[in-house]
Amino acid sequence: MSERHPIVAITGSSGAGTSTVQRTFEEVFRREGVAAAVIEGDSFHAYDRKTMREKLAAREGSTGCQLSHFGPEANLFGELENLFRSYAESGGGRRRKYLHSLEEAEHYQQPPGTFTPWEELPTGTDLLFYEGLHGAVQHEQVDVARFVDLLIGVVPVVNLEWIQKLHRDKSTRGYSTEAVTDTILRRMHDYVHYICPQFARTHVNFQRVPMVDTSNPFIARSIPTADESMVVIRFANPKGIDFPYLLNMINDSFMSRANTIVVPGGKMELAMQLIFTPFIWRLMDRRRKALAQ
Ligand SMILES: Nc1ncnc2c1ncn2[C@@H]1O[C@H](COP(=O)(O)OP(=O)(O)OP(=O)(O)O)[C@@H](O)[C@H]1O
Ligand SMILES: O=C(CO)[C@H](O)[C@H](O)COP(=O)(O)O
Repeated sequence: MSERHPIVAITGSSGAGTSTVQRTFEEVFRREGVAAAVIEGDSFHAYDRKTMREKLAAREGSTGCQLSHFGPEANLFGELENLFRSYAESGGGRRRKYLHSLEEAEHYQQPPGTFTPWEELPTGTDLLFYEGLHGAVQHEQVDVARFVDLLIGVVPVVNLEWIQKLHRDKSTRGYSTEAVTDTILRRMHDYVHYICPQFARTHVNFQRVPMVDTSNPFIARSIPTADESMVVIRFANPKGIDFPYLLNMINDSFMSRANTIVVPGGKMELAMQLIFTPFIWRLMDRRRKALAQ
């Protein structure tokens, strides 16, 4: 936690929709004049695509815990913690990108599945914004969550998460249904041990729940639309959250628990803007006061 150099993190599994939520935050930052240093979580993978495939091939057929992009072996958890610590202390640190697609990679004149070189963060940013798999991860000595001022979980119910991953990986990353299914299976151990526990450390979770049948995600022809879903928004600490205001502003929303509001899928972006704009105001206000001291 840092008054001068706050950190906002969106954490969620692959295909959960964290990149989609990032666009909502970019809109809030633009409107409120906040300069954010953006960190893509996949850039903290430990291996490029070729090395990862070699490591997986070397283990093929072996039993026990599998190597996956969800777990500690295939990610630089320590480096991610160092970045958060360093940004919280000084507003600085290093970042890079993982280039998933040919389109992204062309821009850097590198092959897809590689990392850009590490580079220093721009100076004078107002906050660090992380979007990815491990914004609240804890493992052995590493505790990334403790440095984050606003921690948000994006967690569709699991069938929907898989549909979203299948569609995205097939349409923009060139994978087959079989390849994505294998990845989902191989990651299951790490999903349970490293992804799920994070959602008990977040301040707010957004869980998209489809209102259509998604019982076999592997044959779903399309992602359920916003109008075909509801979003469950749960606050770890509801103190200070103006629920009557949210209920009034968001048509057809309702409370399902004392700390949980449910909104129609199409209102998720509006809900995020209404909920997080005051959070960002508070973080920026605190930062201004700390810098003036
Ligand atoms: N609220 C939503 N409504 C409809 N479709 C969505 C929603 N959120 C995400 N999607 C779709 O789900 C797919 C995955 O979303 P996105 O790329 O944001 O996931 P991600 O969490 O960033 O994944 P990764 O970490 O693997 O990059 C995309 O095709 C996206 O359009
Ligand atoms: O989305 C992911 C994790 O969030 C990807 O599975 C991971 O980044 C590996 O990507 P690729 O298969 O494109 O090398």
